[in-house]
Amino acid sequence: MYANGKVALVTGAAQGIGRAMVEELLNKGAALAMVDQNRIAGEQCKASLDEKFGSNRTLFIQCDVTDQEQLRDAFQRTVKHFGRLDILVNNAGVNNEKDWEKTIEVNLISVIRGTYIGLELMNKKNGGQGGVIINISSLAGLTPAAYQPVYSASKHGVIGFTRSIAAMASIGNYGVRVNTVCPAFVDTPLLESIDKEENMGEYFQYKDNIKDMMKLFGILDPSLIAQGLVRLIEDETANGAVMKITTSRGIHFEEFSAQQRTKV
Ligand SMILES: NC(=O)C1=CN([C@@H]2O[C@H](COP(=O)(O)OP(=O)(O)OC[C@H]3O[C@@H](n4cnc5c(N)ncnc54)[C@H](O)[C@@H]3O)[C@@H](O)[C@H]2O)C=CC1
Ligand SMILES: CC/C=C\C[C@H](O)/C=C/C=C\C=C\C=C\C(=O)[C@@H](O)C/C=C\CCC(=O)O
Repeated sequence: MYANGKVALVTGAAQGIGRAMVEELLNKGAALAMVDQNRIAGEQCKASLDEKFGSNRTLFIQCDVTDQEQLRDAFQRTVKHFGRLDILVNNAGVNNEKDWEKTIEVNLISVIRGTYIGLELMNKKNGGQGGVIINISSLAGLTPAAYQPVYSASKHGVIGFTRSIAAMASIGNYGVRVNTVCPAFVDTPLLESIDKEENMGEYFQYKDNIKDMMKLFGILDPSLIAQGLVRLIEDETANGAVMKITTSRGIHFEEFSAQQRTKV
């Protein structure tokens, strides 16, 4: 699928990786619903993008993705405004080991719910036109993260769910591909949470250990994650793919043995 002329919905679009994805998709000719709980940042982001791309290419929708009604309403407003939905990026995420239930709600439950709503709209078996869904995980979804155990659990869950629903989409001929992206550390405001006890809780004492990891592994530019997103959108063979993005190896993929691949 080429993004040109298509309609995308991106959650967590007001800043960071989500904003980079929005800009890349606009560059590729898509129209987008920018979904975020932060109204001020969202409206500032839209105003800035309107100057470059025009005001009719984006729609900002304030929405807390953990609120089922708000999330469903965001999808419905998107289809009402643009007439269709082709690309969904479940990107919104938080790092909070103190309110760890919130981390599970935002990073995993809302990704699952968003995927299911997206499938309701895009699944060819439901009269949809097909499409592609990308769920944002993390390298912490593939490796243990001693200082972020619940964040890591949420991101492991995103990978397991995404690979599983991708297999179902293939078996069921949904016409929808579902993939996940696992970046290492990326230069966004999320990194500021490392320095906050209200985010790190009992792991706050290890904040310098995480910073040492960042020095060792480097920090990625959000634009590279956006490039990985477009690659998954355009590669019609990509379904159930686990894309990894690191400073050492750039964009590459997790390899799974035959036993680890779903037999469909
Ligand atoms: N920054 C990093 O090092 C990495 C980030 N990621 C993942 O990438 C995704 C984006 O993260 P960043 O751009 O770095 O974070 P960020 O904090 O810069 O941006 C996240 C955006 O999501 C929004 N958001 C948070 N909770 C929300 C909710 N309940 N409802 C609606 N919007 C909500 C925020 O308002 C914000 O605009 C997250 O899923 C994160 O876990 C993955 C690997 C590395
Ligand atoms: C506040 C920051 C919160 C989350 C940021 C992010 O989601 C968490 C990342 C956690 C761990 C990152 C580890 C990064 C490791 C590396 O980049 C390299 O050691 C590569 C390691 C494994 C990749 C193997 C491969 O490239 O196939």
